[in-house]
Amino acid sequence: MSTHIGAKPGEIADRVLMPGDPLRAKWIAENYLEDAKCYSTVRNMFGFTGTYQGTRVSVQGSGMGMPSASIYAHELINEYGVKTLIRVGSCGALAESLNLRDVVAAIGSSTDSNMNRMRFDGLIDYAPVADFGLLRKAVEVAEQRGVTMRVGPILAADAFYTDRPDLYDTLADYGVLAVEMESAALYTIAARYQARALTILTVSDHIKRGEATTAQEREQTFSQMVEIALDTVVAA
Ligand SMILES: O=P(O)(O)O[C@H]1O[C@H](CO)[C@@H](O)[C@H]1O
Ligand SMILES: O=c1cc[nH]c(=O)[nH]1
Repeated sequence: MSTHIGAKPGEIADRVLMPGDPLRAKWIAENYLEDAKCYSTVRNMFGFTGTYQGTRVSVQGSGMGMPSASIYAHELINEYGVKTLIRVGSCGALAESLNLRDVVAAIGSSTDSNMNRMRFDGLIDYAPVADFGLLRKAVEVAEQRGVTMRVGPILAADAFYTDRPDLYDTLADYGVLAVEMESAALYTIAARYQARALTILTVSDHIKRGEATTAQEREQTFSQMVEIALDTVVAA
């Protein structure tokens, strides 16, 4: 058992899907994994291991925000030997061209978090990026499935409710597609400990248009993203 994950050694697969929402983890395990077994209920941040197309896969909730997601990514990699992590999250669209339920893969993640400034003594603006092999595979899988998946940079924000919507407009001018709250930390921790990471998102909100999906939809209906992530993680 690690501090925040109640699994015994060997109970977590070396490839993991990471939704922020622990109930999305449960939904994925119940709907996509065979012989899924819950290995952790610590803090109700559920984790499950089962098989997908014959390959062992785990699904671990990571909570909201980079401090929480960092704990799970760190423990999965360093205490359970996880090598491949694909975040499956929701996001707010910044790009006008995106619509609710569109799927986005994050090639890189800008952030307003202070975590990496602390890591690099404020001297380097580190650029957290996706693993190229995972991203390439996800693009292939999306094409095979006939899903239009936008690939581009995103923002990992500390705050869900921002006081600076003007900055979102500026980021959109620079090609940033969407905002979520974990990817920069996930990419950084994976790089630091020689693991591979990718973030795939579904647009749950459109920031400019004020459109939003429901909590139930965020938990249970983002199947295209989950299927792309599962096909990618087993091929990795
Ligand atoms: O749907 P999840 O994976 O939790 O991701 C997004 O949703 C949460 C905010 O509602 C944040 O965690 C954000 O990154
Ligand atoms: O971080 C997030 C996630 C979903 N929707 C948003 O607007 N922001």
